[in-house]
Amino acid sequence: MIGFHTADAIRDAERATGHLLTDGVLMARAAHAVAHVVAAELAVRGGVYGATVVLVVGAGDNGGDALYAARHLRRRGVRVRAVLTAPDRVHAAALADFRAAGGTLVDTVDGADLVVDAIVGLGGRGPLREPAASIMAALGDTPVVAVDLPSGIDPDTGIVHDPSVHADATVTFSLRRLAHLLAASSCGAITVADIGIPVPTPAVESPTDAEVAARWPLPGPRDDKYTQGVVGVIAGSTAYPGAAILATTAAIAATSGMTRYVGPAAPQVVAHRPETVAVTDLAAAGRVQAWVIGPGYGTGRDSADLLRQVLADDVAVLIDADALTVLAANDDLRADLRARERPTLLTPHAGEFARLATAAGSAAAGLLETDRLAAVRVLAADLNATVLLKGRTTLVVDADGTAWGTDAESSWAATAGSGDVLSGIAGALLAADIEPRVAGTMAARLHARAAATASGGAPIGASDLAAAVAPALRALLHLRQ
Ligand SMILES: NC(=O)C1=CN([C@@H]2O[C@H](COP(=O)(O)OP(=O)(O)OC[C@H]3O[C@@H](n4cnc5c(N)ncnc54)[C@H](OP(=O)(O)O)[C@@H]3O)[C@@H](O)[C@H]2O)[C@@H](O)CC1
Ligand SMILES: [K+]
Repeated sequence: MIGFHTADAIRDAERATGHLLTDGVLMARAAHAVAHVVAAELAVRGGVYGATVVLVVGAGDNGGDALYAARHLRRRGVRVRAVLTAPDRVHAAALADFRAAGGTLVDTVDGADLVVDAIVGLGGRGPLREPAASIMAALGDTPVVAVDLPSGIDPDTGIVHDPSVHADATVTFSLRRLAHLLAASSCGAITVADIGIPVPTPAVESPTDAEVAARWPLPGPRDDKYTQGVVGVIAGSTAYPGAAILATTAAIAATSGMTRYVGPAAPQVVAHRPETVAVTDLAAAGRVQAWVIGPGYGTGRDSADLLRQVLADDVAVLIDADALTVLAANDDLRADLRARERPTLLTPHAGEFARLATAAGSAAAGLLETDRLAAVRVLAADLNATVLLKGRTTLVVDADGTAWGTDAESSWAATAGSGDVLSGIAGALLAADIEPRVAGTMAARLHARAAATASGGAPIGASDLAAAVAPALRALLHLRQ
């Protein structure tokens, strides 16, 4: 698992190293890592020797890391210059070392082959201030290596303030910061350099692709269509059968168990996927181990009745799309949800999340813009369910606050119907008896890989995404040992 940590936990862990921190050993190691990553970036962008690097240096130790890195870079034939954004508060010993190593002070980033953002790191708050903001605005398309974090991004919430730095690469030290997950798209390629800080309990964890592959449920020698878990999809309408087709197609591709469908789009679903056991009435559906309810199924009274029956069933339930709207509109259904003892996974996008949180009178509504992770924690606790908040970074949090997340690494999945595919995959995993936080994160991971597989660099629709679930899973399973 990849762990992501709060700034406070990182500071505590740094303090626990004792003299390594106070004697500057950690900073010396950090500086070495900065030089290494800068040289690697230069190497792939035209060469190290003779290149010009400009360090943009702030008031704290983040600037110190970069100034000490100058000595290593000079040794490799790099011209190193620095712009000081807070000259009266700069790390004095690091500046003296920079000068002694032959670094020169300048006023702008003009002429740089690469810029090092060492304005702020863990101590950063709010957007870039002047003069750092104007200095960085003049960058053009010069590549940027961020020390620790791109400046202007909040270390704990990942809020990308305006203005802030967008990095091509980020080098951090021993422990990943929460912002590296929550604002992954601003960080570029992240290098974690081990500088000898002990690892505390992370705030959020992210499974690697190999770990997702290792957990993926595959049929064993004694399995049949029932033993692997049957998922039931309640989705779509006669007018809008698309959501039903997308969710069932994805569920069928995700695991080998049986997929049932309940709803008015039964004929269309069977026409697309003949292996679906499709009926129009819930009473005729037969047993399932997990329900997926909501994509495109409408928000009328029938929808509320269906959700009530499903919540009363003694199996795992995934609530998505229209069912989230219905849940927001009905206090009694939220009471049923809170009282449930079986696994329940809610999969809202930001708009559905805000509606649901507001209706539930949850403080999560006010946190969504400022602290996504805190918002999901609060709503999960308030509703006594696992909540998956969709986005470029998907967060999946249990009612007790245990949090997993995953960065999609691209935004190709931001297309209509994409959520229906996600709920089909996650529902199939729930039916295979995987707990909601794990199922939701595994599904988000496969969904992201399917989007990348389908896209190959060009826009896609949700049908392309659904069709790519099987090939993406096949490629993922190659990582299984
Ligand atoms: N501790 C360790 O073991 C190790 C630490 N290491 C390194 O130290 C870094 C943390 O250093 P740090 O604590 O000195 O804070 P840092 O991020 O440099 O910034 C604080 C200064 O920035 C200012 N400032 C704040 N927001 C701002 C903004 N938006 N725009 C402009 N300025 C802003 C703020 O000003 P103030 O708010 O106080 O007025 C304050 O003066 C860490 O990220 C890592 O790189 C490594 O060496 C490994 C070992
Ligand atoms: K920085």
